[in-house]
Amino acid sequence: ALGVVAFDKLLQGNSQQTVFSQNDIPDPWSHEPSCFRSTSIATAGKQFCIYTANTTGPTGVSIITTPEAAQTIEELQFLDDNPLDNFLTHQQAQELFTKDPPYEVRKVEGKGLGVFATRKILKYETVMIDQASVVEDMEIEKAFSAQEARTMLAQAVNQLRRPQIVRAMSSDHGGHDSSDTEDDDDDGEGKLETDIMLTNAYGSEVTGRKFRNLFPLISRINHACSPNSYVLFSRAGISMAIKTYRDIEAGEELSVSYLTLGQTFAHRTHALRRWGFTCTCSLCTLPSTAKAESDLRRSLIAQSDSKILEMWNADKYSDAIGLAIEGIQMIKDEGLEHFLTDQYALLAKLWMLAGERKKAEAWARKSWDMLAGMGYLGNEDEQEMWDMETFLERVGSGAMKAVNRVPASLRDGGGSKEGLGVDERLVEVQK
Ligand SMILES: C[S@@+](CC[C@H](N)C(=O)[O-])C[C@H]1O[C@@H](n2cnc3c(N)ncnc32)[C@H](O)[C@@H]1O
Repeated sequence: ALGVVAFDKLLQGNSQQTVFSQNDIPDPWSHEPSCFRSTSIATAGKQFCIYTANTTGPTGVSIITTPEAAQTIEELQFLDDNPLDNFLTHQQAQELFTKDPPYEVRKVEGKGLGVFATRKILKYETVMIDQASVVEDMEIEKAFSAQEARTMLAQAVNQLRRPQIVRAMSSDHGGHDSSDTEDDDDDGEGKLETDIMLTNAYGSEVTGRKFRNLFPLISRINHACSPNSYVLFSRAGISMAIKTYRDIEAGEELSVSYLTLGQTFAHRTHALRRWGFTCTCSLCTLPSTAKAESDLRRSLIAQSDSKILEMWNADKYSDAIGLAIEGIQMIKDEGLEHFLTDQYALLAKLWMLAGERKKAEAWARKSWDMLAGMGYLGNEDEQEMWDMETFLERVGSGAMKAVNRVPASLRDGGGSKEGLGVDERLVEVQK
């Protein structure tokens, strides 16, 4: 049977128990960590604790995780992760905080509350920054029963400096989550907090562990499948920024995608069931032919990486590069600009392997410039020096990591373009 074991209650008098007095609660926490042992088979005996630090952000933060992960968070000083330093230069921070915020939260027909621009916002501007209220280790789901997890979550929220801000958040999820159980209708302890978590939390990965994070301010932003804004996590995932993909006019609603970008209509509809609303954004309400075209492009984009890799490994270098270039247009047609940084980097890698350093540099630079603009390379004050090799090692995934084969004609130090048979039309870097 499963059962939450309140560690500090159970182990009265046991030498393993740490007893804290109000004066020696370990820094940086503002409460004595309260610990529970998992009795589920998979994680039996594993300990999870609630760590609250009420010095950060608008509400303080409660983190539910293992003592080891909490120690890492302390050692790496993740709680000091100041969102201003992460996302803004000193000057931008002053702009954002000395003037009125460029948005307001208000009611929107059929969506509850939403966030609207109050002035024109420029492409890649940082509109909002926020700090997490609750950070919940996803392993909790396996380690404890649903009710046990709810109890822990309720305590995590109770311990916050301003729990009422969290409790006022939308709890309007559709109830189609795997952690829902038959007793979903009850309004027992932690039910509201769990619903709030399911409706609002963003996933993050910190030091190899997966977390659900609740951000009180950012959570007011509604979903669109073709959104005008995106979220950017700090290294610790404890602070987050909202930036814009494009210019936004005063009065426009800010939107982010709750789903991984690039999915087809059917996949999006299925995934959105969790939130219990029907997507009415421009992409989801396209006429059926246009929707089918969009889905086709999305499928081709999704398959493109493995096709490119296959061609490259079959010595069809020109075809591979041609397909990567075609991909750019498809990505743009689909409004998936977020994918371009990886596509440019892939082209850079292909040209580098082909021994064409200048072309490789040009594509890599496009990827770097876009990532820098989007804020992924840190704020402007702290950006690293440009170095193509280092950059290409860090960036990208999929084909970008897997493609490593140097064409046979170049392996012994050759370098003739004829040897590669690359189509001259593909040689110029696109504008
Ligand atoms: C993270 S919250 C967004 C803010 C929320 N509207 C509020 O009032 O706090 C997610 C919830 O907002 C609503 N929502 C978000 N995007 C929506 C959309 N595109 N259309 C309708 N409802 C939406 C759904 O109820 C969803 O469960």
